[in-house]
Amino acid sequence: MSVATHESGSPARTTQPVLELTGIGKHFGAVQALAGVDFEVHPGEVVALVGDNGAGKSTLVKIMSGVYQADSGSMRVEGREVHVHSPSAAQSLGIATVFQDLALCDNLDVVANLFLGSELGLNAWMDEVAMEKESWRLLRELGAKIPTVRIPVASLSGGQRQTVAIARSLVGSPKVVMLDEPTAALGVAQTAEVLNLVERLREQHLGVVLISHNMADVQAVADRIVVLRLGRNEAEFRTVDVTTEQLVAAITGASDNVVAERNARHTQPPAGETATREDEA
Ligand SMILES: Nc1ncnc2c1ncn2[C@@H]1O[C@H](COP(=O)(O)OP(=O)(O)OP(=O)(O)O)[C@@H](O)[C@H]1O
Repeated sequence: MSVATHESGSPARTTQPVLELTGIGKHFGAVQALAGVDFEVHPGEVVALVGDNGAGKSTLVKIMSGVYQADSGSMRVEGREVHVHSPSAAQSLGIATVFQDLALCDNLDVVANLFLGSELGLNAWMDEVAMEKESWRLLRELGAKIPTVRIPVASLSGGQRQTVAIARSLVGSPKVVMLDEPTAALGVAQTAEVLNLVERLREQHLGVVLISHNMADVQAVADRIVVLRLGRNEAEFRTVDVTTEQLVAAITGASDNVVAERNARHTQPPAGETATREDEA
């Protein structure tokens, strides 16, 4: 299946990708989940990864985050080839992931959740103070609306919980943050808050990968949209260039593909000048 790149192409780039995957393949038994997939994200860029159920989005994200290893292909971080054997290897390379389940500990407060498994320093008293200060710094950077960092996360709203999970992903100062369906369970106002957070991440010059089924969210916040279908690159668009209809067509394979549709439109003769068999003869 060909890649239907919109005629405007990708935006002019002066940076090298912070994360780049080339020719990624992955199978589970007889199922070819990914075949020859290319993907890249640049610093200060939000790339949406979209596709129908089973398109391969989660598998690709899990490869980038070290949960799965690819069968083929290569991965580069800031131009250097890397092998990501585990989630902790991904983290130490600066690749952070916020999975859909958020993996928060409901009974612990915001500070404890932010630093779970990565407690600062050795002195216990200093640790608490330093961690609380760092918590506020991280939340402030995100423009987050959390009233106090000393309440159990169970008492926070869905949007605030997402905020805590995103703030936690920033603890190791990553270069790339991947967000798996961050607005899936949220209402309108909370979705808007989370989209604001995504913009904050871009302002901080991070590469952001956003997995979403929600085209409105994707079109509101992404710079570029990569469409996977049946485990392959189906299309890629600059968000400013694409309509919702074109996106949906690429996701479902309905247009097979947008470039073909466009070419057909452009090669059609003007109305009233329809070619006949006689004309052609
Ligand atoms: N652990 C696994 N074992 C076997 N097959 C798998 C596994 N994970 C994914 N697959 C298969 O790989 C293909 C891609 O699945 P994947 O979950 O990556 O798609 P997705 O785009 O994330 O879909 P969704 O939007 O439904 O989450 C599917 O055919 C799926 O059934």
